Amino acid sequence: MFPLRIAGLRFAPEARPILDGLDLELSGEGISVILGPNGTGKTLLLRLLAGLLPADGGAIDWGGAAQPDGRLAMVFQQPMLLRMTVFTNVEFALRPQAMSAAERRRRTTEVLERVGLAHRARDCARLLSGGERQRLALARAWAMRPRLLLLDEPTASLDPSATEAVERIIREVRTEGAKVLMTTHNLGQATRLADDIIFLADGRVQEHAPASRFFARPQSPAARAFMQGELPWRIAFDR
Ligand SMILES: Nc1ncnc2c1ncn2[C@@H]1O[C@H](COP(=O)(O)OP(=O)(O)OP(=O)(O)O)[C@@H](O)[C@H]1O
Repeated sequence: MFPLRIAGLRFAPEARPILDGLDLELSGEGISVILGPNGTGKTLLLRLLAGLLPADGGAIDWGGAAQPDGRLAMVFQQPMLLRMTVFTNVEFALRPQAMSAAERRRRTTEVLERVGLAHRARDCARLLSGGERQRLALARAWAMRPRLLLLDEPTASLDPSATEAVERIIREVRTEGAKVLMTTHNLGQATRLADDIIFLADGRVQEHAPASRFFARPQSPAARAFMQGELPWRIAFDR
């Protein structure tokens, strides 16, 4: 599945390119954080990798294979939960896996404990708070032992303590051997979590660098402008 090589990726609905010649290479380790202005296609990139949308051009090579080997999970900004119990939300997601019912129950109990939701296992998932819903969505993805975990703004609209809980889970997933590729608008979070930063603007990766180097001094003019709070993209939008 790794290295993941993306070459010349294009997504251009109605001939209006959003991603246009995007190149990126990712190793199978660590947490990579995608930063960039609103509407540049960060979520789109995750959805294209997850196979939820077809690209209009370019190639994605999964360590020599045309498709990921199946061990890929994605957690959305607004997690979609089943109208069932917290426990069943996780257990149900494991049904396609080659696991006995007893193993599924064991794994479900384990991940719910690890995200601090074991005491809510019998509650309906719809009764959970925003932070709890996000932790449940992460537990569901984690239970599948993904090799690649895609996270779209996993803590948008969460308070600091819920954010901290989600960040702790993300680190644990990484420690267990999953590659994490995530988007965020929270620069503090990117500083805390990222091993490397992918800066996306104008349809392409403008910069891909170790997080320490990126935050010390971004090299690309676009990333420098973004980090200094300049908004050239908005000016273009207003015209
Ligand atoms: N399936 C689709 N078909 C057509 N256009 C789409 C599709 N999905 C997203 N877009 C458009 O692509 C652009 C980029 O959207 P995307 O959600 O990826 O941006 P983003 O960088 O994640 O933004 P934000 O930071 O605001 O979340 C938007 O203009 C959006 O309307």
